[in-house]
Amino acid sequence: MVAGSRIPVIDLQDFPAQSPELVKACEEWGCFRIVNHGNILPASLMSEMKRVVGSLLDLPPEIKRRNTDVIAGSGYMAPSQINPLYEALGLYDMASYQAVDAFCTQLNASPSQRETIVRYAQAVHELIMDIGQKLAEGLGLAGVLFEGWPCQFRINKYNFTPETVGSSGVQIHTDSGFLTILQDDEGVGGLEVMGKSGSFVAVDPWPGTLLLNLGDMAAAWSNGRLCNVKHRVQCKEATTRLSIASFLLGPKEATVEPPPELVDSEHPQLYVPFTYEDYRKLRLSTKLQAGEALALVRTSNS
Ligand SMILES: O=C(O)CCC(=O)C(=O)O
Ligand SMILES: [Fe+2]
Repeated sequence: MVAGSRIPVIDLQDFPAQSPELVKACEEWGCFRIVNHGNILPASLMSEMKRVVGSLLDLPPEIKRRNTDVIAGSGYMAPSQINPLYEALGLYDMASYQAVDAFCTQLNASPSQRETIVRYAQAVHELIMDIGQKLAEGLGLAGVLFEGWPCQFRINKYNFTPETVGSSGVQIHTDSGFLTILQDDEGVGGLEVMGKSGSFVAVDPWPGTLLLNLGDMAAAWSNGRLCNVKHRVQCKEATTRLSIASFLLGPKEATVEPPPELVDSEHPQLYVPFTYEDYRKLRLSTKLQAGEALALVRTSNS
């Protein structure tokens, strides 16, 4: 199946039949849409969450600033010189009830907002684990591989106006983690992903579906087999744009290493073992945001 743009579309209710398509999408694009995920994350919860996210990001700056970092870059990000139209709130470890609860308290969430956030965090976490598992199975790997990997959660707002049409919303980057579930704005476009040819492809809004991105950890963990997709957000319309991103990062303390099945004499190990935390620090200190930092952790035989 192919969407309006050329992003692959994966039907979650059609497994294992869709397994080869899933692997192909991850190898060729590092990006795909999923449909039919309603048994885990229904469209009604997605729209409820979208409303909550809108009100949280409308809070006064002094309240948003209470959403402090747990790991570098996990809390409130105010508009900056690099991304002046963009701001975000976030939390580290969305599988932890305490972390979700602390986030809600920082932002004075009402009981009903809190209930929505808790339900959304649980559902999206279950979904990201399910998709990770399906991908591992598609690659012929057995066993639970992503259990206990922390997830980061971020809600994004783009303050687009008539004057900003044509300018950048978020600079080109890859996600640093393994797998991202993005609930992109259901009406306002602007997200673009880089295809294999190196040109950007617009990701058109498609309400009720989700976009999946693979990040730098997926490229390293798969020994270079899976693609860490470069993407950016451009201002196309003079309207506020909201999106909700959930990132499955990497192993908590262990180093990232490819499963033995993905390494052989034809595919020598490309990256030295490193922890997600060290890699995140490397990206921040070098300001290499679009996957280039992977070149700094390559083995000498690659
Ligand atoms: O807002 C979007 O559509 C993309 C956001 C994104 O790329 C991110 O949060 O890493
Ligand atoms: Fe991203």
